[in-house]
Amino acid sequence: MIALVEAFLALGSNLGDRIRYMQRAINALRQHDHIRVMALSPLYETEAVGYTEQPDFLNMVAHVQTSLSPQDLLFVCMQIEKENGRTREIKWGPRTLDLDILLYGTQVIQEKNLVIPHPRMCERAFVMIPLCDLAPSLIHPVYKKTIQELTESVRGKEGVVPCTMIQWHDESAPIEN
Ligand SMILES: Nc1ncnc2c1ncn2[C@@H]1O[C@H](COP(=O)(O)OP(=O)(O)OP(=O)(O)O)[C@@H](O)[C@H]1O
Ligand SMILES: Nc1nc2c(c(=O)[nH]1)N=C(CO)CN2
Repeated sequence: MIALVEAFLALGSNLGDRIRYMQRAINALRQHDHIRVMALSPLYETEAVGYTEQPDFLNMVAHVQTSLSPQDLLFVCMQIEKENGRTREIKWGPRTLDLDILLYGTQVIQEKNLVIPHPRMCERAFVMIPLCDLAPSLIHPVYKKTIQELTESVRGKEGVVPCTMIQWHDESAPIEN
């Protein structure tokens, strides 16, 4: 039997038809044979952090189960970005679609092209707020604190940009019986 790992992915878009890009990412994850989308956070609109001269982002977090290895999951994320016109010109610059692996079970990974937990997740309200919507009591495998505790400290920080929840309709959501 193949072991399924619980993973959390951060999705972001700030170019073009942002909702469409987010939906395309979710659809691609749902269509993958080795990924099961378990839950999606609300969708948030957030001001750009880091490189600020760019449009506002849409951000969300997806909880998935997967039988893929961390490297294979990264490959799939990068493939979905590529299929959706992602280019890399400016560090932390605008993008049609960004998919980052935040957590992969309780594993701590330090490889040249892959660091998990995502090294900047805990300083980013646009990641922690939607992650906390899905998994407040999850323990961060490095800081050994709950996502709720880590989110409260980022929320309380001065200068943290607000995350505004926005309405959308998930076109590919499975129909509940
Ligand atoms: N946990 C991770 N999830 C996704 N990519 C990662 C991760 N750890 C390392 N990387 C590497 O980061 C590289 C750069 O990714 P990308 O250009 O999307 O960064 P970014 O989203 O602009 O910045 P940030 O990593 O700060 O969110 C990728 O090529 C990938 O190999
Ligand atoms: N609000 C917001 N700001 C960002 C984002 C993002 O997804 N949302 N991603 C970045 C690079 O990963 C840099 N800055």
